[in-house]
Amino acid sequence: MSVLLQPLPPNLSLPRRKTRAPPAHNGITTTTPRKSTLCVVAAANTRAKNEDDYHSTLRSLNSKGRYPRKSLGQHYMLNSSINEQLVGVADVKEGDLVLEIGPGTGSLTNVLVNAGATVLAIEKDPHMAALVTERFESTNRVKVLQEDFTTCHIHSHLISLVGCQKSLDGESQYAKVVSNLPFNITTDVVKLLLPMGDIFSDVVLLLQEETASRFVDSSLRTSEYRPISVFINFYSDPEYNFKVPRSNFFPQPNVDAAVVTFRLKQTADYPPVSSTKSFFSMVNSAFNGKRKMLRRSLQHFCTSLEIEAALENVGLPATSRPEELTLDDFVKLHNLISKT
Ligand SMILES: C[S@@+](CC[C@H](N)C(=O)[O-])C[C@H]1O[C@@H](n2cnc3c(N)ncnc32)[C@H](O)[C@@H]1O
Repeated sequence: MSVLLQPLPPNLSLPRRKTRAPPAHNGITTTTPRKSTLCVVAAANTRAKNEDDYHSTLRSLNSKGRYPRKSLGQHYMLNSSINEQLVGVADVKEGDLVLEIGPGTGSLTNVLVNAGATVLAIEKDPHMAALVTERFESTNRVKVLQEDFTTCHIHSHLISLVGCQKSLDGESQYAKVVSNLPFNITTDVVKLLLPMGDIFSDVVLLLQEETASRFVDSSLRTSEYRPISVFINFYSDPEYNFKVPRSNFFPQPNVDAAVVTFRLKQTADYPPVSSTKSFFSMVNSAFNGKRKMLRRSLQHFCTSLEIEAALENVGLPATSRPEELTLDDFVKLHNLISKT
């Protein structure tokens, strides 16, 4: 599927005060009247590790007259070896069904298809959805949906994908998620996907590095320990895989990225709570006043005396604060409090 391109001219620069796009250089137009053109020119000066991908990305965008949109977190991967590592971490094999959120130009999609996967790609930007549909129109292994992942009906989409029903009904075959995410929807995506352990076995995401470290590090008594840390460990076993320097993206973001794998637990393996809804409601309330003691922040669940007694039962001091409780402590505390 890769396109062979002419080398990019070394002397690319943005003419000042241009109001119209100048003629294309080797098929790659490098300026437009719009502000976002600056990103394209900046990228032209970036030394990408893999020049073929770099040219291919520029040409794909250029062919549709499209330039990266910040509001959609459009930072495209230039380095195919990173895509290959991402697919390697997810252990994608022939016959796997993979959900990709935000395929963009389809560079990661291509590596997934080459690994033998059938890909359901959900892309919000209609222009990029059209581009990636066109790129893979000769294969029936890629289905592209132009939708916002955070509001779409992912389960019914998976079921309707040809061959997917068989996989989902199978004894041991689960789908996987492999995606270079737009950073601005990371938390929404994690909250939607992690409780889907009966559909997905692994969720492998390229995230902002700082977020990746926070998601994986659940050390107690740190400012990084939050309700999302409890949520992630409730539904999955997270693992930090590798860091991806910002220079690998076009346009270059202000931060580095990293790959994280969430191995999803199945429902039967969730910590034993009577109701996940009331459990997370308690965890959120506990962190609402982070410096507050639990005997105060959980007062609308029961009296402070009952909370102190429950904490003692769990083996914790009456003065405990939320950042001092492990997932297991929260589960025990919830089960005691919900009985009072
Ligand atoms: C970081 S880029 C990654 C593109 C491509 N996968 C790559 O690796 O180069 C994120 C992609 O997600 C798309 N996107 C942004 N918000 C989205 C949403 N809510 N649902 C689906 N796609 C979204 C963007 O249009 C963009 O193509």
